Amino acid sequence: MDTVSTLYELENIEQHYDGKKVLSIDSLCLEENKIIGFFGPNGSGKSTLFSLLSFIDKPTSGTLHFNGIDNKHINQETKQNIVMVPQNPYLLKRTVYENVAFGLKLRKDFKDIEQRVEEALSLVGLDSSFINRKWSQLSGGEAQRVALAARLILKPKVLILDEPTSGVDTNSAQLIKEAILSAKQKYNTTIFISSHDHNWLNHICDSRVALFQGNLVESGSVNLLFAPWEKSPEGNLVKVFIDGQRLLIPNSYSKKRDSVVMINSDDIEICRENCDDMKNSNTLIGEIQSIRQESSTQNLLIEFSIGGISFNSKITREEMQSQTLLPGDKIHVNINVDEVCWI
Ligand SMILES: Nc1ncnc2c1ncn2[C@@H]1O[C@H](COP(=O)(O)OP(=O)(O)OP(=O)(O)O)[C@@H](O)[C@H]1O
Repeated sequence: MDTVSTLYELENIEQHYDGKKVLSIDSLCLEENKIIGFFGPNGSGKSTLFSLLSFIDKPTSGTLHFNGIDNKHINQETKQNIVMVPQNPYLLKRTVYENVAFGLKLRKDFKDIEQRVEEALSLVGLDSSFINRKWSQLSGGEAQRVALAARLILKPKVLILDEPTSGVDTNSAQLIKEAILSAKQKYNTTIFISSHDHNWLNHICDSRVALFQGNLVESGSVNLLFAPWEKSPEGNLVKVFIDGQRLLIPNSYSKKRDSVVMINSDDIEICRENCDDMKNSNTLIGEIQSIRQESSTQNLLIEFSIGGISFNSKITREEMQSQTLLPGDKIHVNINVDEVCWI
């Protein structure tokens, strides 16, 4: 059985710019050897959080532990294990070889350097014919992959990718995905990724963190509803599940069809029997998959599926006893559609 250990622990973290609070996280744990997707609309604080996780910036207040070490005591050697590819990565105005080898040379690690450059390039789907290409002779997708190869060659413990698919073609997005999966498997790298390509991100990540206006919406158990959406006759978005059930989101006529909806698990009500009082035209039928205890509270986290999509809802122990819920039970589900966040 896999053992899971916490790599980062954040407590009461705040980040302020020019006196304005842009990030506020009470508590967040990020596990080792996972691909974690960071979802959130523009300006929700993803890049700000990445700059703290990569130790490029220090938080205005709060504590951040990495491998149990307080951020104030992290040494340079430890920081070198954490590498980031920023949005719009910068390439040196030199050859691909010099870009990919740069980090190794900086670390005075010259052993088998040519072979390692070739290996790193092959991880991102670039063959050795690229080695002598100049930075200016690369497409956007190739440049993004060279930037990624320049980090992968360092076999980092943590790799942070801020919008790695922005402006890249579908083929490059697929090759970037394969390189990320290889890094996790070959080097046990923990990978944090943000992307506005929600479907791409959702497929690659093991767990999810969602931010909205600098606050954590929820981590791990966040409920995300992805495209495709249909339109109701009034123009609102409707999620049509594969079993034919429909969930209409009111006042969503101005939202794009590739939008993602975040639903807090507190905004989902479930009921197994005597549910007439809670039923309405948007009530759905789901099936319980698992029940587990939330570590921070005594609440129970109920995982259930609707038409193959998994959701989480929280209930207290008392509610659980009054309803005797078990995996496999069919339940009625009300999602508070007035409280959803759009990303
Ligand atoms: N260096 C800075 N100085 C001042 N304000 C900043 C700075 N960096 C970020 N901000 C502000 O902090 C907020 C969060 O920005 P951030 O870039 O972290 O969001 P994001 O979720 O990564 O957005 P996007 O998806 O557009 O990249 C925004 O309001 C932004 O304007």
